[in-house]
Amino acid sequence: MELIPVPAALHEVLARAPRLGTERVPLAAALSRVLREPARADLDSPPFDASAMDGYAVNASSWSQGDPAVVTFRLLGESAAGAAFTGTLAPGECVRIFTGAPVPAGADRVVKQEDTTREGAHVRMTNLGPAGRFIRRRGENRRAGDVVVAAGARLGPPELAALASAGVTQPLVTRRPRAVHIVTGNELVPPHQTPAGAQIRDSNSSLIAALLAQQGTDLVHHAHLPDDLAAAQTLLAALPDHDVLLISGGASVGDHDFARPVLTALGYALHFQQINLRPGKPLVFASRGERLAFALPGNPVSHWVTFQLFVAPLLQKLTTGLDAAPPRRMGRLAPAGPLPPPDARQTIWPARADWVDGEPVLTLLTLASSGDSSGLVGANALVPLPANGLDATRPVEFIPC
Ligand SMILES: Nc1nc2c(c(=O)[nH]1)N[C@H]1C(S)=C(S)[C@@H](COP(=O)(O)OP(=O)(O)OC[C@H]3O[C@@H](n4cnc5c(N)ncnc54)[C@H](O)[C@@H]3O)O[C@H]1N2
Ligand code: MOO
Repeated sequence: MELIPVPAALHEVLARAPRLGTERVPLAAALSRVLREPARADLDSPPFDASAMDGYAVNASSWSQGDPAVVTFRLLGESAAGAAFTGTLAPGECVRIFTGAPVPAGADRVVKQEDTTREGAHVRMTNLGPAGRFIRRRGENRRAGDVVVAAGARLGPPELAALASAGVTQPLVTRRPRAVHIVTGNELVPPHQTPAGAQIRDSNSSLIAALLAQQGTDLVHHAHLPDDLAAAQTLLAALPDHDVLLISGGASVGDHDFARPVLTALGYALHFQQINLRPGKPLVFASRGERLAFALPGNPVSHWVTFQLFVAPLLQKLTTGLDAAPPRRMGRLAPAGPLPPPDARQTIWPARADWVDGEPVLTLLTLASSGDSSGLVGANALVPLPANGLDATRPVEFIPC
């Protein structure tokens, strides 16, 4: 069977990703969601000329800058944040003002408290400064109607604060992708059970649930299927609505590997069945209309690698609409770190990236095989190995995970 190169396989996956629909959610539920319409300011920001300092708003229009050195103003009252002074200042008059409070009509600058001395109903000021000093002008941040967060932005804490300041309390965002996870294998028992005989614990279900959560995807259904085609078909035909179906294990060519037959029986078209990748060769990708399915190779390391290289970019595209291969960065190899044995397939190996002296240092994980279910501990990167081997003296490319 033809081994599809990794970039071509990823292209095939992303090309079939539909754009998910939208929903409105409260700000408190919008973290990490993708905004689907521009959010605009409904008011000027700041909405009025505001003081940038605690001090005095003054009308110093009868003096030019620096002349004279000390000036005394008549104190009329106070403007506090949330409680404006409503009168108008004539030349030689001032009001007490606090940071964020509206600058009263007639005031042409603010003099900060440190440059003033209160003398009963008057205030003596040194260092008046130029006209306009310490006044944040109405609309200087944003005008009403300006875009504060663009469509397509992923909403992090700064974006949520910007939406709040613009009064956008129910942003329109991409709905979360829905995934179903089916784990296969007669040998599997749940983690709380002690395996007997030929049994092993199911670790892939915990891995997939955590990876989906990290990707902002809802796991709407999870089931364990025995290696029995008829039973699998019955169960899969009655699944809740979903965008992505993930089948763990049974992706290879053994007599009990039924991921491909079951997908075909359910009306899925298979787009690729083996890729030029170690670990992760027997990755199956299929679609039925807008519903996409992967059968991920059962070996736990292959599981993690294929999820990072194919499922994660698909989930990103579903929410953002953007075709993005996992980003690549440069780092250096840890001195005398282990290297995997050579292989004819393109090897993309799990690694741990540590930040040392301002640059990432990569240690390739030592794995007895792709069946090592606890060998991934610490993995946060993938390192593609060049066909001619790694040169430990030169920077290497890696994919942060
Ligand atoms: N004749 C061939 N045999 C195999 C080939 C091949 O090309 N020709 N490819 C090998 C490669 S590479 C891989 S990877 C595996 C993938 O096989 P499957 O996807 O069919 O996976 P299983 O056979 O179901 O399981 C493989 C391995 O992983 C363990 N496993 C499965 N599920 C879980 C789980 N939920 N939690 C923990 N461990 C799990 C399972 O017990 C097996 O040891 O095929 C090779 N064979
Ligand atoms: O390619 Mo398999 O994924 O080596 O174990």
